[in-house]
Amino acid sequence: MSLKKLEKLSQAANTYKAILNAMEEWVVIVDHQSKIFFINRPYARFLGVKAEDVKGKKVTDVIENTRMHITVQTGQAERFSFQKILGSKMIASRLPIVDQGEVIGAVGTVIFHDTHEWKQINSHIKALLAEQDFQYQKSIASDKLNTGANFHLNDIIGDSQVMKSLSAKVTQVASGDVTVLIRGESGTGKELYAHAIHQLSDRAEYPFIKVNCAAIPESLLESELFGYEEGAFTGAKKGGKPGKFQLANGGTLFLDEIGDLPLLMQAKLLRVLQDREVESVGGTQPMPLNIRLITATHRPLESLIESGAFRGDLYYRINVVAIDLPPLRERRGDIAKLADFFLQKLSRRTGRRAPKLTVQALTAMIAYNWPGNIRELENVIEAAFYTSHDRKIPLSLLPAQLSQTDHSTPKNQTSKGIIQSTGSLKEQLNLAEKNIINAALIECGDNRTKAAKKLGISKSTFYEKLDKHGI
Ligand SMILES: Nc1ncnc2c1ncn2[C@@H]1O[C@H](COP(=O)(O)OP(=O)(O)OP(=O)(O)O)[C@@H](O)[C@H]1O
Repeated sequence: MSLKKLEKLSQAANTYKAILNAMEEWVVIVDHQSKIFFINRPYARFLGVKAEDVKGKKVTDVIENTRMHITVQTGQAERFSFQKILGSKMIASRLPIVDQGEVIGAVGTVIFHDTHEWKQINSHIKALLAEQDFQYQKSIASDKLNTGANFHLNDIIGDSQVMKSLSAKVTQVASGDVTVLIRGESGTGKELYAHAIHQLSDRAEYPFIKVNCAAIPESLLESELFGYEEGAFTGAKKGGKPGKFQLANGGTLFLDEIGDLPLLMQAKLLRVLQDREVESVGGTQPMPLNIRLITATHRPLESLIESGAFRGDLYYRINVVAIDLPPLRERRGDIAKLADFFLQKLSRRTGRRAPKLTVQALTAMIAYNWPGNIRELENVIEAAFYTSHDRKIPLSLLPAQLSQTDHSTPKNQTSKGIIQSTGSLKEQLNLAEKNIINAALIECGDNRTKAAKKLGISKSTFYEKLDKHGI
């Protein structure tokens, strides 16, 4: 090696040493025989030794309770473990140094020098997280006029054909005052759509009031909905209490789970809608009503009418425009995007980088039937986010029912869960293409060049397809 090159190398080595010596963390590097190759100055100072004196010595002779030699032997990293040195409990990590598949040494760092420091930093991080969460909540809140509606149409994720048509329909009906009935299985996003319709309507600056008809005991429903006057019944509050109808005046009243409304209340609701005025319990003076009504149900109202549990006349009044939300299993093409959306949301909330689903995990998710729809998907992602310690979410972190999906049933899916059997041939081929591209992207760590190569298509064709599928 020329003298010039040697000088350059030694200059570089000195720079790295200076950097390691300037670090707050204590650093030790050992070779393949577990002999100290380098120890930074702060660590040597704490041990009461000189860095030059311990170089070449067995690490076990210099550092109490060390496990560096074990890391060299096993090649296994040990992160954030306790180590007692000179009476202090430290938190240390040890990582093997691997060159061409061979362990040639290990690097150890003492991150917290005693448990007190660790606890202090822990509280500091908690405060930072709380602050960030507050800023996040504030940024959401400032976006809204605090009317009670928290979601816009662009918070609704999904670019499958059916979702695009739904967005167009919602935009079209939102501006009028037409009464809307939203139907769909539990967790399909009925409430989200109700919020979005309100936000898009002329009433957006007025209240959005939600009532879950299934959650309020029958005995309280009347006073909750219509309010009461002072002295209307024993236990009535002084000054009375406005009902949800009065609170929603000028804005939108969203009656969720309308199929669970008791018959007596159905009759009252019908009268209010017909007369467009509301009278509170114990009141004498009806109040004119100016509200838009949105209702939602996961129960088929037609069969409830047949069984006598729902009034036909009320049904026709609330079902002026119906919006039918498809279950998630009928729009599997949106699963990857929804999963990513929830991961990003959690990442923003916790400040942790969002891990990615492995191809196997995503494939299982696409193949699964999602009886709980998007709410179930959100819960699955949340559980996987908090249990994953890596940058990846493997199939093993998903609930057992997802890995037990029968991938061999050719009726609905291929063995990779890529294809579904609903829709025209063109729609099915499109969806399969989209899922294959998503899977390739995940497999290639979002590297588009690699993904294009893996699929055997040119980069420009790949980009065209990304564009076409809105990926
Ligand atoms: N298209 C979507 N994009 C993003 N998030 C969604 C979407 N649809 C639903 N969600 C989320 O899924 C969860 C369930 O949605 P929502 O409460 O609106 O469903 P629902 O149909 O009203 O359920 P239920 O019938 O049980 O009341 C919510 O956390 C919601 O934010």
